[in-house]
Amino acid sequence: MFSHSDHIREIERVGRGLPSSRDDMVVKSWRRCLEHHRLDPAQACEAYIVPETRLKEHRQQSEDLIAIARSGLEHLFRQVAGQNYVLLLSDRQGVTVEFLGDPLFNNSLRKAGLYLGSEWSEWRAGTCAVGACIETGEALTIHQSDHFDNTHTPLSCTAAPIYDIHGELSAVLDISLLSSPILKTSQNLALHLVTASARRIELANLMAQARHQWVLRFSRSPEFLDVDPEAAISIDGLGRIAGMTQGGAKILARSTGLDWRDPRLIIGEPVSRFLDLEIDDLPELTRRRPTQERLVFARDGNALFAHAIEPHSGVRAPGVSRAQIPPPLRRLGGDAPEIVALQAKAAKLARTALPILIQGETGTGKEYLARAIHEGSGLTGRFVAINCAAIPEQLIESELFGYLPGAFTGASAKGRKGLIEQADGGTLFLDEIGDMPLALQSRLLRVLAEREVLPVGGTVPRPVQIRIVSASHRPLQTLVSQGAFREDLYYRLNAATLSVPPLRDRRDFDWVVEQMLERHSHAAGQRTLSPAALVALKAHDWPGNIRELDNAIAVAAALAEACVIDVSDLPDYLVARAEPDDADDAGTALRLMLDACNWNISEAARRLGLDRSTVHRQVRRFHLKPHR
Ligand SMILES: Nc1ncnc2c1ncn2[C@@H]1O[C@H](COP(=O)(O)OP(=O)(O)OP(=O)(O)O)[C@@H](O)[C@H]1O
Repeated sequence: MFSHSDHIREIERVGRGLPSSRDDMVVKSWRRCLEHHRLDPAQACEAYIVPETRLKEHRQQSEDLIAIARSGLEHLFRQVAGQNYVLLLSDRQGVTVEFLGDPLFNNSLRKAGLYLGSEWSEWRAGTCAVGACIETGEALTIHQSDHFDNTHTPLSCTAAPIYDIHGELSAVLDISLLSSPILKTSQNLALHLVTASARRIELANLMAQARHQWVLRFSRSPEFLDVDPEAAISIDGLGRIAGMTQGGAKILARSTGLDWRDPRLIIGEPVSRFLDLEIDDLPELTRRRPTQERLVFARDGNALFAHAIEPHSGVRAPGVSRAQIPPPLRRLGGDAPEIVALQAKAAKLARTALPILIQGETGTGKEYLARAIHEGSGLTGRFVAINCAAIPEQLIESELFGYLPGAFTGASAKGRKGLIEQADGGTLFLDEIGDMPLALQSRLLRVLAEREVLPVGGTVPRPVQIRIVSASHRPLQTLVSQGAFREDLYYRLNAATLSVPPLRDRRDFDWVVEQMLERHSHAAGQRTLSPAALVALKAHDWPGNIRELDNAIAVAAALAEACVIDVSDLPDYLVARAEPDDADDAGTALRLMLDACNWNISEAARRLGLDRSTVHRQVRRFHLKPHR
């Protein structure tokens, strides 16, 4: 039987540099305990359980990880059920933040430190699986007398590291036994199981965090690629590595001879540095292709099967769920990230009294958005819109502020309430605010500051409660710097800015088209677009934005003989480049799009929502060539 004094003597021999039959990582850990942590093998210590309040802090910090790891832990626990294993998830300080064990043994487990709150850092507990795993970053087993502290020598513990998506060690998964067979090899299966569970937890974590990026999963065998991949990386919109599992880091590092433990050399680098792959090739690696054909080559020549998962398009702005967005604002657009972010911001602002400035090209829907904000605000007063560019300068004042009877020649005998007063209790929408004459800007400023209006010809101001939303297609900031717009008014109107994107940049283009089709369908029955007509619409630049599209579809819906609108029904300027005899075929529409994109296939594919290979195939099929 191995006595305590034998154990101490063996550790001391290792400390003196004498050879040992122990695993290399056990020897290294003993040396760290002696030289670095200054631990004494003769001094046995009970397992340490952190106080309740500290445990709470550690658990709070690991909340997300625990949530993601829980199903992996439960799955692993079921696999080893009935074999007296205990599962511990510890954070990177070695504190057990999650625990699964048989409640029958709770007392002995707690005493042995196989319990919630136990701290298994190497400096506190000596050589132990969790501590050595944190020090080395490797999966390992610390079996019985491998432990430095004699108190822990009955235990057999196996641990695997869990890395975050940026390649930093964030937790350790440990599977332990209170008592085990003598042979260390009895724990090989445990080592395999715990490593596989840690890999799956990392994958789940990457999938959860990279929902808006491309994810590429790898496997050496096609059969396991879709069901149980070995590694994964995430790739941002510019084709750079954004995240990785430990396996992913190893594949990338090996391909270029780097050290996988130094994630700074990998994260942010172009994926093409490691793999023979560009971001535009990713659609070729989605599930649409048979697994055997989805092969990628690393720069060191190794081949791997890969599975690309497209970014999740339903991007939500942080902190706001779709249900929190009032219905009028939900009707502003489809599921495109920039639109959802705009809706979410507008929804938050709608509930405040802050003045809002809406910027965007003409016809993008600035007034439409202002109305939606008003409807989502809960204000009971009216929405009053004033187009500052359209009212003749000499009338603006009386229009805005109203006038008293007989205030000026031609004034109505009863006087008139101004638009500002009409908006009392509601929203005043000042469109094209950049065109407001300077003199009126100062009067408006006074209204906003004092919250009262003085009608033309009057001496007694009238109080008003209004919410101001203004809009401009010209950048107001530039007008301020040119001296054409008052800086103080600019700051008063612009507590928050909302920018409406131009139609050509909207990724929910199809959604907007659908709205317009619905809008112009009721009289003539439901209209739809032929695919070629949709392509022709996508090829256009839409300088007049939604207003222009609205008109184009109104005309097309009126002209179309059948319920399907084809290219020939569209206004001429949209198909000017089409040959008259093939105006309605898909080849023409594709050529229009390619011309519009200067024959940049990737750009055309993006705007059509197709992958590049499909566009290439169609170019060959229709024998299309760029114009000279
Ligand atoms: N999200 C939308 N959904 C459906 N229709 C919209 C949407 N946004 C705008 N429209 C329609 O587009 C047209 C132009 O919208 P709006 O007048 O709000 O644009 P604007 O940016 O205020 O234009 P301008 O700069 O010329 O004042 C209107 O017919 C409007 O109904």
